Amino acid sequence: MKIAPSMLASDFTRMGECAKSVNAADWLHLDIMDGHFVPNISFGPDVVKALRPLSDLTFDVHLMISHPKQYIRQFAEAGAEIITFHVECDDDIDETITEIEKYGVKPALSLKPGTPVECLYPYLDRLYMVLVMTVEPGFGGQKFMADQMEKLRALRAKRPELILEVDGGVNRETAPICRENGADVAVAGTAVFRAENIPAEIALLRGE
Ligand SMILES: O=C(CO)[C@H](O)[C@H](O)COP(=O)(O)O
Ligand SMILES: [Fe+2]
Repeated sequence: MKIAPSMLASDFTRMGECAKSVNAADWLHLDIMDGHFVPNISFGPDVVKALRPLSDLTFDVHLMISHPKQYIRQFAEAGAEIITFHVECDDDIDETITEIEKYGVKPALSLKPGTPVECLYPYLDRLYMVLVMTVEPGFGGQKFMADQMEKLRALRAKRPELILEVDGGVNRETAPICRENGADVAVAGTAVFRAENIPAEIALLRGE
C-alpha cells in the first residue's frame, strides 16, 4: 500500500521542511478546504505551487470545496498530478472531470462517510481513482470509521483496475484494516507528522 502524508498535519511555520521530511513516502496529499463545503479553511494553490519544487512525490490534491471547477486550472498550474473533488459538491461532476482532463491531470472523486457508494457509479469509467473518506471531511486527527471499508470492497468488485485511496484516521492500528480491504493508497497526516521516526513510520504503515 502506498502512503500519502497529509500536509494538513504538518507544522505550517515550516511546511517546506515538512514536505522534504516525508520524501520516503509515495504521494504528497494536499487538503484544500474552503470554509463552505467543510467548516475549516486550510490553504490554496499558491501553497501547493511553493511546495512543488521541494518534493519529487506525486502531488495528490484533495479539494473539499463547493465549487471545484473554477479552481482546476490554478491547481493544475501549481503542479497537481491528481485532483480529487467531492461528488457532493455544487458543480456538474462530468464538466469538472472534463476540466481536470483538459490540463492533463488525473481525475478522482471522493465521497463523505454518509454518501452511498452507488453515487459514484455513473462516473467510474472516467476516473483514475476514488478516495474513500474514513472520517467526516474537514479536520485531521479524527477516528477511523471502519464501516467505510465495505465501499472499498464494492468498488474493487465493480472496477478491479481502479485505484482506491482511503483518507482519515489511518495509523499503525488502522492501516492493516485498509490493506486487508484492498486500499492501494492511504493518506496519513497525524500518524506521519507526529511520528518520532518518519521514514520508519511510513514503512510500518505500508506494511513493510
Ligand atoms: O481530508 C482530510 C480531512 O478532511 C485529511 O486528509 C485527513 O484528515 C488526514 O488527516 P489524519 O491522518 O490526521 O486523519
Ligand atoms: Fe484529505
